[in-house]
Amino acid sequence: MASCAGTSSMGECPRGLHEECGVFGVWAPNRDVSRITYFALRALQHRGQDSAGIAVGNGKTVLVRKDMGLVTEVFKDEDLQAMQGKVAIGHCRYGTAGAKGWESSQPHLSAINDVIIALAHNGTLVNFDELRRELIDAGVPFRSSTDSEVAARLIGYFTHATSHLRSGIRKTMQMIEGGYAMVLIRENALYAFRDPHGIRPLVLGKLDEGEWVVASETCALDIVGATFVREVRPGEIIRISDDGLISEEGLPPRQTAKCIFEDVYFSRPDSVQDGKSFYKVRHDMGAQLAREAPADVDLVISVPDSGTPAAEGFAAELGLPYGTGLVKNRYVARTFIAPTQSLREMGVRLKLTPLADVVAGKRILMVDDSIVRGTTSKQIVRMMRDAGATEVHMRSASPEVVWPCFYGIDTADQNELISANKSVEEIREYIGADSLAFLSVKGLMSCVPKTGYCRACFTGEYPVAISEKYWGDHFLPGNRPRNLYPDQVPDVSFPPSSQE
Ligand SMILES: O=P(O)(O)OC[C@H]1O[C@H](OP(=O)(O)OP(=O)(O)O)[C@H](O)[C@@H]1O
Ligand SMILES: NC(=O)CC[C@H](N)C(=O)O
Ligand code: SF4
Ligand SMILES: [Mg+2]
Repeated sequence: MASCAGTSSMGECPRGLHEECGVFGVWAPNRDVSRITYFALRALQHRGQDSAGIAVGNGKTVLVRKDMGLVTEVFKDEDLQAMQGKVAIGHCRYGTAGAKGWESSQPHLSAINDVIIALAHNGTLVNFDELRRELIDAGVPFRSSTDSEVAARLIGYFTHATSHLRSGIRKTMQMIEGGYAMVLIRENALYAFRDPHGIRPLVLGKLDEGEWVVASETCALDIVGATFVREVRPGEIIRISDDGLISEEGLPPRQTAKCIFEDVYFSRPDSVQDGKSFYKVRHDMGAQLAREAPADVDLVISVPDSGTPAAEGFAAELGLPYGTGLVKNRYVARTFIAPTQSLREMGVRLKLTPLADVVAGKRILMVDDSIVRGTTSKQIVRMMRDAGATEVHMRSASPEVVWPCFYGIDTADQNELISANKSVEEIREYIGADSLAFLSVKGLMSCVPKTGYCRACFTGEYPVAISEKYWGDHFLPGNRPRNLYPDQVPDVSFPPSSQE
């Protein structure tokens, strides 16, 4: 479940919040769909670095290539050359459910008689264990232990039963719960669908000759020369084929609950949601934080790169000098994985180095996007002091992360979240800062576009109910999640009532 799948072989999580996955799909019969997908995946690479994969539909069948590693490591020119077709999907993974290996990489294939489908998923399904067991009892084989393969197999199972792929998708949506943005192809058509709360992002775009693309973020549209059309709506199923684009309701939309951590950290700053770039959102968060927790310092610096827009906003709001005080080694992966605390600390030092020329003799204030375990903050505060800073103040441009995520983000369990275990003053002492402050939830909400959000990691209010059996594993004793809509738990008894 929300345990740290990315480190399963090593036993411990690295720093706090980690990426999700990136998904992309294209329907463009007269273009090089595999190369378009390749470029889009490179734009989405920040969302997952465990594995990458592309599936292409060539009118007759579906071909897939996937492997562990970055997009550039998995695909050589000749691989793309060999994958010609009219429709394609791609995926880059940071695992949240199931093991880390090749079998878990996406897209996942599923055969329905002689029709092959390939599915790519961003998100986590909270009830996949039960569904997987039911499918296994029904004789359905599995290659991996991931939630995403359960969705692929369910769609195969129900499509077989109903003879219609869209009915198969709809039936599957009725059974799965959690966060999902999914793209799927068969040999001649592209499908895209999204969970009814819209927890995970998915946007629709158009190429200049009217062909269609879908992607996790608008930065992938920009890179392939597509223009943004609209979001895939919560609960919607889109089908794109020679017959054009067909939209239908897979499930009635529920209360919109977009992941607010896309705004805080996950999405690229140049991506846009609800008309506002994530750069601007983060800049505003920094300015709001400056109003809530100002400080008298000589220099504001960011914890690069994800803290940069907020640090700029913080400095601008108070009219303080802003500079580069930490240099980031860009060849250290975003998700540094290490088995012990001392190796994690070494990982931070490998990634971030202080600029003594800039910070020595100054009162420094550092802005990061978030503090999760506190590993990064503790290290960089010490680095600043060693580099000669006379005062070191720390600010988090997001509220305190107190609750684990179950919908597609790889958070630590609650006992590993520093804010679940210590007061702000205790954290300040632990990281060794002269002052520490977090943006308030209210302040955060004033910076993001006006829509519905999931913000469970800050508030413990979960839009998709978390069943009781997970509590013991993931919450501190005495803590329980507040399920916002407890009546929305689906019946996963299997097979479902109708076989229409
Ligand atoms: O309190 P912690 O547990 O250290 O977690 C918080 C840090 O984790 C993330 O950075 P990360 O180094 O993962 O990636 P980034 O380089 O993209 O910021 C985030 O931007 C914070 O810097
Ligand atoms: N980060 C994600 O969105 C992961 C997708 C899926 N749960 C997997 O582990 O493969
Ligand atoms: S719990 Fe936090 S990280 Fe998870 S979906 Fe909700 S807002 Fe996003
Ligand atoms: Mg960081």
